[in-house]
Amino acid sequence: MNKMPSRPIGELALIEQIRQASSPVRNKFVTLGIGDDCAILRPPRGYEILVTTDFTLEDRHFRRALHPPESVGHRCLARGLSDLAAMGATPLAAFLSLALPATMFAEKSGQLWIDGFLRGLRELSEHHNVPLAGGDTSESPSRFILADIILIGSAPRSRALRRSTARPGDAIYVTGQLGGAAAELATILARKRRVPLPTATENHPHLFPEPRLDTGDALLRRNLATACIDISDGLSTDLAHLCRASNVAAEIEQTAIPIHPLARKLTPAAALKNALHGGEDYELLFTAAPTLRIPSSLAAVPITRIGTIKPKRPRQPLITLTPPDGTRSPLEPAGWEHFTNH
Ligand SMILES: Nc1ncnc2c1ncn2[C@@H]1O[C@H](COP(=O)(O)OP(=O)(O)OP(=O)(O)O)[C@@H](O)[C@H]1O
Ligand SMILES: Cc1ncc(C[n+]2csc(CCOP(=O)(O)O)c2C)c(N)n1
Ligand SMILES: [Mg+2]
Repeated sequence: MNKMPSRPIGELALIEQIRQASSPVRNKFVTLGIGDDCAILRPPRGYEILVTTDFTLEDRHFRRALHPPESVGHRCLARGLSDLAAMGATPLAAFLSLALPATMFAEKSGQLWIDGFLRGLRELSEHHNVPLAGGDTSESPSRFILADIILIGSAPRSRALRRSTARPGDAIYVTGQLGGAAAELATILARKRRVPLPTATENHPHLFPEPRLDTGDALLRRNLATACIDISDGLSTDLAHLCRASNVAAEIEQTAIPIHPLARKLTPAAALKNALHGGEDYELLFTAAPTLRIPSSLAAVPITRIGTIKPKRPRQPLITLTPPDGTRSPLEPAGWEHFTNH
């Protein structure tokens, strides 16, 4: 094993490294960042605060042996940013809780992992101008890396998009293309070695998903959406969340679903499965009034109509899928669900 503690180790040194790695990112909302018992935020006047938290856990959300650490850092932040995007919110600050196995500090590879993770996180935070304003650091009691990201955002008072406000007759839209993240993950999991860090982050829907903050912002500001959710668990599962929360049903046209090119390389059945149930695409699924003209792209992201919201009827499926032959079949939520997927 390559043992080389090349720099001071310990909790305080790690916090200092995190502080330095995140210092270039600043905005006017964070009055006090890393360093005191709490951070101090100053939300914009007339806005509400939105809060979301998401785990990134080794062997659940990534494999240390396969995923580049830059991707793990990027995805850790992207998961929270995507939840803010789904509500049309603007990020104000991020908080990172990190538990690392002590062995990582005794190995060069462990230190390189931390450097790469912080680099990936910082690059996305710079891109969206969201400072890392605090967090917590602990020694992991196991061999696993555990991270949790908290995102604080803001939206104009009473205007945040919700999943509970879709109405029968609304059209259903998705941003971007679906199934790419699951297709890329499958190729990564089939490997024996770590994926080399791609030279550009575009077109890596699993390794470097792009949270749709500008599109969510446009939906809110232009009053386009009646309801919205992000696709983290899979279209079938997240649409079911939206339908249940709104007390409506949905009809999806199979041929209308935009399939990511990485999924299109598979058999049509596998491509469709990834698009419907794969998860981690971090695209937005939203509804809009039937009379509203929705642009074909918003903030440079393509928008596709995939179906219609229907009234919920007793003993009828929550979601119906219409394949090209015109038959109709119930679409069960079969996306990611912790405790059942392994
Ligand atoms: N342990 C918990 N304690 C309190 N509330 C929770 C807990 N876990 C989840 N929730 C809440 O349940 C709701 C749904 O959580 P979930 O994590 O499924 O969010 P999501 O946005 O649908 O998925 P994702 O986390 O993939 O973005 C959210 O309001 C979340 O805050
Ligand atoms: C090693 C490894 N195995 C499987 C997956 C797939 N996966 C994990 S969690 C999740 C849904 C979103 O998570 P959450 O519900 O926690 O927000 C998906 C699709 C992965 N990313 N890495
Ligand atoms: Mg979500």
